[in-house]
Amino acid sequence: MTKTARAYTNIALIKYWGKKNKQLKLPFTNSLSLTLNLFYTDTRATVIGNNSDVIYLNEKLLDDKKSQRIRNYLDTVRDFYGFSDHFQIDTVNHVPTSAGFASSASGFAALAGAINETKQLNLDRKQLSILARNGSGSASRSVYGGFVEWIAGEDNESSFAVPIDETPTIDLTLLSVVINKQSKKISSTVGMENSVKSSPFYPNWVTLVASEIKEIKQAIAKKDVQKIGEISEHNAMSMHALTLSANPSFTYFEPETIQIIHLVQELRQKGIFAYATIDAGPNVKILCTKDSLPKVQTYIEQQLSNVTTVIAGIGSGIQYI
Ligand SMILES: Nc1ncnc2c1ncn2[C@@H]1O[C@H](COP(=O)(O)OP(=O)(O)OP(=O)(O)O)[C@@H](O)[C@H]1O
Ligand SMILES: C[C@@](O)(CCOP(=O)(O)OP(=O)(O)O)CC(=O)O
Repeated sequence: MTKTARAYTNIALIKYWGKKNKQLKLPFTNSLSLTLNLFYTDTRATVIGNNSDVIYLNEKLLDDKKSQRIRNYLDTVRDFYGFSDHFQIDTVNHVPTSAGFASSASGFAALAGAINETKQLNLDRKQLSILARNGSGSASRSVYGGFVEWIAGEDNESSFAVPIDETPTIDLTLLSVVINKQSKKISSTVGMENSVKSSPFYPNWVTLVASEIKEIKQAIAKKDVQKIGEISEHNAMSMHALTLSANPSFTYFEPETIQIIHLVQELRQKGIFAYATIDAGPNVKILCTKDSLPKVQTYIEQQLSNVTTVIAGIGSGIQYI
C-alpha cells in the first residue's frame, strides 16, 4: 500500500542564505519560518524493478536533465539507508497558476516523506527533517507546521528543524503579491553561493542573523506582531543587500518589487499594519493582520494594475493521505 505525503511550503522570516557545507546543505546560520496553508506538494513513491528512477512532475514524465536534481537526491537517500531500490515518483505541485511560489521546500519535504512511507523507514520528524534538508535546505522546515527554526548544526545529524509553535494563535496573515515575470535566472543555490564568496558583508550577515533569531523568538513568544514584522522586513532587506553587494552584483528585484516596498512603507505611514519579506525572486509577501489585510490588498491592487494577490494563512506539517 502506498500513501501520498503532503508537505506545505514555508516562508522564511529569518532567511537561510549561505552554506558552510554544500554537499550536506549545512547553513552558516539558523533560520526561522512560517509554514503556509496555501501551496503544497503531494508526492507518492513506488518501488519499481528498473535500475533507474522514473519521475513524473504534474503528471508529465521528466527527461534526464529536468529530473537530475531529484535523481541525485534519491542516490543520496539510497546511500544513507543502504538500499538499492529505484522508484517511480509521482509528484504534483498544487500552486496557484503561474504564481511563482518556491516549490523546492514543499517538494523535497514531500519526497522525503514519501520515501519514508514507502520504504517503511519509520523516521521520526527530526530524522525526516534531516532527510528533507539533503534535498533542499528550506525543505527541512516544511516537516513542521507554524513557526519553525532550522538549527544550523555542525554535521548531517545535528542540522535539522525544530517546531517553535506548530499551531500558533497569532494575528498574522500573508498577502502574496505576484508579479507577472518569468522564473528567476539565478537559483537560490547559486545566488547564496555567490553572496558567500563575494559579498564583503557576509560576515555581518552571520552576526545579524544570530541576534535577529533571538529577538524574533522573543516576539513570537509574546505574540508581538509588530516586532515580528519589523524584524522580518529588516532581515529580508539585509539578505537582498548580500546579492547587491556580491561581485558581480545581482538582484532578484524587478521594478515592481521596489514599487511594492514603497507602497508597504506608505501603508505603515497611514497607520496600516504591513511588513514586506521577499525570497529569491521578485514576488513580495506582505505580513498583515486580520484588520489590515483588506486595506493592504485593496491599496496594492489599486496602485499596481499588473499584479495579482493571494492570501495565505498558517499551515501544518507533513501529512500522509
Ligand atoms: N514536487 C517536487 N518534488 C521534488 N522536487 C521539486 C518539486 N518541485 C520542484 N522541485 C525542485 O525544486 C527546484 C526548484 O524549484 P522551482 O523552479 O520551483 O524554484 P524554487 O523552489 O523557487 O527554487 P529555489 O530552490 O532555488 O528557491 C527544482 O530544481 C526542482 O527540481
Ligand atoms: C531565500 C530562501 O528562500 C532561500 C531558500 O533556499 P533553498 O532552500 O531553495 O536552497 P537550497 O538548499 O540550495 O536548495 C530563504 C529561506 O527559505 O530560508
